[in-house]
Amino acid sequence: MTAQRVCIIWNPSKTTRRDLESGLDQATSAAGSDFEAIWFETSEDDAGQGVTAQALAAGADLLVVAGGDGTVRAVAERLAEADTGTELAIVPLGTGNLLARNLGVPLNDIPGALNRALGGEARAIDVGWLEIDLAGGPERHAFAVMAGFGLDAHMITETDDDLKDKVGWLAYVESMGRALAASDPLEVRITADGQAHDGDSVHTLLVGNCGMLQGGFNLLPDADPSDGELDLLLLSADGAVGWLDTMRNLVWDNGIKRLATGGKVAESSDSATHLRVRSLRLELMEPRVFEIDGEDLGETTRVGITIQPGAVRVR
Ligand SMILES: Nc1ncnc2c1ncn2[C@@H]1O[C@H](COP(=O)(O)OP(=O)(O)OP(=O)(O)O)[C@@H](O)[C@H]1O
Repeated sequence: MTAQRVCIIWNPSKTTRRDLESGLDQATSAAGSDFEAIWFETSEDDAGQGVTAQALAAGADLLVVAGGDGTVRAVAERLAEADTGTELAIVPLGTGNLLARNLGVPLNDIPGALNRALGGEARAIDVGWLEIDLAGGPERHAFAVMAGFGLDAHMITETDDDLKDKVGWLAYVESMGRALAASDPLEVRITADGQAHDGDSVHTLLVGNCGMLQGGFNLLPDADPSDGELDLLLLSADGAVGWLDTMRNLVWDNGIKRLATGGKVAESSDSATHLRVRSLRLELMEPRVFEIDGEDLGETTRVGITIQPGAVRVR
């Protein structure tokens, strides 16, 4: 086996290089890999795109990203753009760690994640691309997990961690209720795969590549990061009855009942619509803060979303 050039892109606000080196030593003794490690730090000014370009220029065979979802997103964005076939591995160090979670990467286990990084098989995953009009002009960003507005990743990560460990998805009921109560529905003109989607008044719109959250709660039950499609969830609950219908849809119809009956297609309800799309155009009648992989981009009224199938190979 020839020596691999492993470029480690790490967020120093999340861990120390010493911890990563020690994890790497343990992983190497388990995997017995022959490799050369080159280290790249992210910074407040470069969340990952710049160092990824440097690592690719240095001839990386494998990029290992050590950080939270924001760092993973930045690295995946640059890698998807470069289209080099260089593989990616994740050492999850954030709160949500949603991509790692959805791909079954060991959490809270630096040596375990590095062991998988060095020896694991890669799978190609899709990446979503967003063209968004912001106050400073149009911007283009990739996402690996999900994007949207309304009830968002903040609600998800702000949900009490102890509660999530104890009661799993039930912990989301309270925080989701709070998030729904705080957001008014608005009119959104939605064009999905070139077709106008009628009459949409929604308070939450999420489009994603994968939907598993902490506590085993799956917001986008049909989402498969390698299927070449994005999964869209529209929530339109207004008042307590709508909120109950939303919870029943997300927790019961597409959670427990689906598990029990082996359902394969996400069920929609009066207040929750599930769709699968390859492209999306959104025109919001009022500005809303749009978010990608847990990061706020700012307020917008116009967004275009496409998918780059199999854009990044992740171990
Ligand atoms: N060298 C650095 N010093 C301080 N902050 C940094 C540095 N490098 C990156 N950051 C900041 O880290 C943030 C990204 O963190 P990251 O995505 O790794 O974790 P996270 O956002 O806490 O993850 P999660 O949302 O899953 O908890 C960005 O705000 C970025 O500016």
